[in-house]
Amino acid sequence: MAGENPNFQNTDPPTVLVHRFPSFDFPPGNRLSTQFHLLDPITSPPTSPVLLHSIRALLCIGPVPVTPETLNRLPSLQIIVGSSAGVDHIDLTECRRRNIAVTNAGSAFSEDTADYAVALLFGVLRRLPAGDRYVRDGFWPVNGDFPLGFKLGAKRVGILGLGSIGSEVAKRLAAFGCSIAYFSRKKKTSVLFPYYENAIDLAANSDVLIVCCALNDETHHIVNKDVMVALGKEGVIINVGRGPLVDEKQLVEFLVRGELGGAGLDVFENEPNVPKELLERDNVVLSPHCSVATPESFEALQDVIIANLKAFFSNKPLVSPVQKD
Ligand SMILES: O=CC(=O)O
Repeated sequence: MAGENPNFQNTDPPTVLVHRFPSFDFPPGNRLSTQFHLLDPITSPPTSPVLLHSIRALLCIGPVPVTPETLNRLPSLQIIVGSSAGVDHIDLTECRRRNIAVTNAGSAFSEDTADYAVALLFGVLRRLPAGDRYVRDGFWPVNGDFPLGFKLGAKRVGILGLGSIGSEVAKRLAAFGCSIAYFSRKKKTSVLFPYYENAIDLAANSDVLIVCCALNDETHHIVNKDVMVALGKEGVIINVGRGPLVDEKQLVEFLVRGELGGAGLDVFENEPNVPKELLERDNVVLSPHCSVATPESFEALQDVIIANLKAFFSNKPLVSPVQKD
C-alpha cells in the first residue's frame, strides 16, 4: 500500500500530499489523480511519519491553514501548490524562511471573479436583488413603480489591487464607460490608469471602490473608517477579495447611518456569518463567497495545478509562483 511505503516518493507518478478540510473536496472532474499519486489523509489510511518525512509537494485544497506546525511534519517539503487565488491561509513568511515555493491559482479565476464584481456593482446600483424581491413579494401591483437606480456608465471606479483580477475588472468597467484609477502595492509602469499613493486618496476620487487585493498584514482593514469617509455618502464598496480587507464593523455602521451609498459583498470577516444589520438593507447585495465558482474556473484551476506540479517535478520554472515582496 502506497501510504505505508516510505520509498513511494521515488516512484512514478510522483507523490503529492493533499491538505484539505473534510468539507472541501476536489473540484468536480478531478484530473489530478491521473497524473499524480495523491495521498489524501482524509480518504487514505493514516500516513506514516516516515512517508511524511519524504513528501516534497503539498497540494492545498481550499483555505485550510498551513502553519509552522504543518510544516514541521514535512521536513522535505519544497513546494506548496495552492488552489485559491488568495494565499492568506498559508504562512508565507515561514515558507520563505524554509525556502518552500508557493503557487496559487494564477489567473484561473480572474475573469469569473471580475465578472462577479461587475455583477455585484450592477446589483447595488440598479438594485437588482431588491427589484426581484419587490416583484416576488407582490409589492409591484400594490406600491407601484420601483425606486430609481443609478447609472453605471461614467462612474469613477477606484480599484484596490490591480493584479490579475483587478485588471480584468478595469477592462470590463472601462467598456461600460467608467473611468478607472487604482492603488496597488506598486505603481504599474505598463498601466495608463491614474495611480493613487494610498487607499484614502483613491477613495476621495472615486464613486465606487472595488476591493480585489491580496490579504496580508499591510492590507488588513485597508478599507477603514477614513477610506469610507473619503468615499462619501453616495459611495459604493464592492469586495471580491477577502472579508478582512474591509473593516466590517465600520462598514455596517456607515451603511446603517446612511453614510455610504451601498455595498456588494462576496466575502465577510467571519464567514459564513454575515452581520444581521446587512440582511435587511436593499442597498447591500450579499453573496456566499462564490465569485470564482464556475465549472470553467475549476477546469482552468486544474490546468494551473497540474502545470505547477509538472514544472516542479521536472525542475522547470513554476507557472504561478506567489510573488516574493
Ligand atoms: O476566494 C477564492 C480564492 O482566493 O481563490
